[in-house]
Amino acid sequence: MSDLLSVTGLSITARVGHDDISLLDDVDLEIRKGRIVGVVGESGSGKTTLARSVIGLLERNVRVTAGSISLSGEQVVAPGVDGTARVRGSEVGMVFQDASRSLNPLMKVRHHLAEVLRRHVPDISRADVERRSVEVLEQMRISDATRVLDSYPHQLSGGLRQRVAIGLAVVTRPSLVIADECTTALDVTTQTKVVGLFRTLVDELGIGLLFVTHDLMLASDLCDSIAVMSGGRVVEQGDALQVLDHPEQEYTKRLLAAIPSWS
Ligand SMILES: Nc1ncnc2c1ncn2[C@@H]1O[C@H](COP(=O)(O)OP(=O)(O)OP(=O)(O)O)[C@@H](O)[C@H]1O
Repeated sequence: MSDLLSVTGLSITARVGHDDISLLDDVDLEIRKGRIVGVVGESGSGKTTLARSVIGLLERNVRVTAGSISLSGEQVVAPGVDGTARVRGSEVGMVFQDASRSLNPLMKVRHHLAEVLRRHVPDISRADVERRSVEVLEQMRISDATRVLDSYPHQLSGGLRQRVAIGLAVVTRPSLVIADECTTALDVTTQTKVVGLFRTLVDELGIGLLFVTHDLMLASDLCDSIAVMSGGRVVEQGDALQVLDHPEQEYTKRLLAAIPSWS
């Protein structure tokens, strides 16, 4: 099976004053359909830079200096090449850390979904917007879809808001979803439910999921494989159980040793 996402030798720098500082250095990563890849590492290790590079949401002082990113075999990112606008929101969905911030407080859920669908599905009918909106909320295991469609974000619980945000990321039926610390703001019970939902979605829809987290426990529950990042490099990667149960790198061992309940 060919890779859905293929990151090869990716190096990224940021211009700060007169200097170029390295954010990512020779990063390789692959995701196949139906698989969840966790990107873990301490704060500042480069996880968000990697996630954002796939959808072209890097800041203006940041540029790709080497390597490439391909989606389903087609190159979208390379030095001087940025084809991410073509795939962002359609081929690749994104779920951010704080659902409240990715939802407009003045817009009902119905309008959020309609806006995304109209942007990415040309000529979609009103009836289809309604049908797909209800369908995606049901996929998010939201039982009272009509009430939620007619709600403003602040009328929903944090967990429900995050499920709506995930719904917005998948309503266009992307092949890849990127979730960046998207459970960090949730309490542990809600986190567990969202993680369970991701697993079901990946299995049901056959999408690939890039799951960025600093939480190794969470990654071990959810991910099929794991890439451990430190200082802008992937220092270790492979099957999740293998990496977490038999880490080869000192850095991974230290990360694991920092978790009190890890044994
Ligand atoms: N536009 C930028 N200009 C300068 N430095 C940047 C820029 N973006 C990121 N960095 C730096 O690059 C490093 C990696 O940042 P990044 O946000 O990718 O890490 P992270 O692993 O996602 O961290 P966190 O878990 O805290 O979000 C950090 O040291 C950060 O300060």
